[in-house]
Amino acid sequence: MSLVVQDLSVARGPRRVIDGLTLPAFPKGEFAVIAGPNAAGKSTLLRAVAGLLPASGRVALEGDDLARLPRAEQARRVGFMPQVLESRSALSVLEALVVAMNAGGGLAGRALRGPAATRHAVAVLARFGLADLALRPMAALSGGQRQAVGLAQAMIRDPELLLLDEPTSALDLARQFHLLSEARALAREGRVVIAVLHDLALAAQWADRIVLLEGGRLAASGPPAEVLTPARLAQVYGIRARVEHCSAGRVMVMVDGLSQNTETEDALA
Ligand SMILES: Nc1ncnc2c1ncn2[C@@H]1O[C@H](COP(=O)(O)OP(=O)(O)OP(=O)(O)O)[C@@H](O)[C@H]1O
Repeated sequence: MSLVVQDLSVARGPRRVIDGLTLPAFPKGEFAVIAGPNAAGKSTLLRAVAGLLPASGRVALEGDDLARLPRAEQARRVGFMPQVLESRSALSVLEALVVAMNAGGGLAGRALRGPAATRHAVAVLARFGLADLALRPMAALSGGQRQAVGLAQAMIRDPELLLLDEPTSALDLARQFHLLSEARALAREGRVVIAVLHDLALAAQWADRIVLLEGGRLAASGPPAEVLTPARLAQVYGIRARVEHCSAGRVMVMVDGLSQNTETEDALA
């Protein structure tokens, strides 16, 4: 069983940003990355799958049409980590996690209060190596700390589907590694985990599958070594790239220049 996205169309303002998009099913256990140029529709796709934007078409999890589920069940089954995680909240990290848990219907559909709620929130923070932030006010966190806490917030209700919008953009190298290894581990535990990533090196290192979007359409979907080819990167991003094949089917992407501006670059060289 899996996540199915069929014939999805999403408008932003007057314009259809995604138009009849069908993706190969995302099986449980898989960590998928959505990549593509700026404005390709990656965040729009993720938000529509999360039920945060009106969309037509079908998004089904384990055969259940998400749009038809009661709001609380949808919130329980789908975790979403937004791209921008500003917070002026005076709540502590721990309190914010408990609020996030119960606002979405609690754990397994049951609100947790008092020590049980605290215990669960502390356990989730500890899992992500964030226990030392528990009593800090949300407003006093650094950008990277806020992003790391964002994953804990998205996971607090133990969702089956976890959607992460650029989850590593504010993280240092060690925390990028930590977050992406956690994302993959969370998938392996039996969830579908999908992250939007710009960094193709990270995508190539961590993703089981890359879904490449271009102009709201599917440009390619498959294992990194199949999707990230020099020809496709030139077509989708307009770059000249080398793709080195490493051990265990992994690839490394190195950008040498812009394929559309070759003459200018050569002149500058
Ligand atoms: N709130 C909005 N109102 C109108 N148009 C929007 C809105 N948000 C996004 N768009 C448009 O929808 C298109 C897709 O945007 P989206 O944010 O999904 O792209 P993206 O692939 O996530 O981009 P990026 O990599 O730059 O974050 C863009 O053309 C963008 O201008």
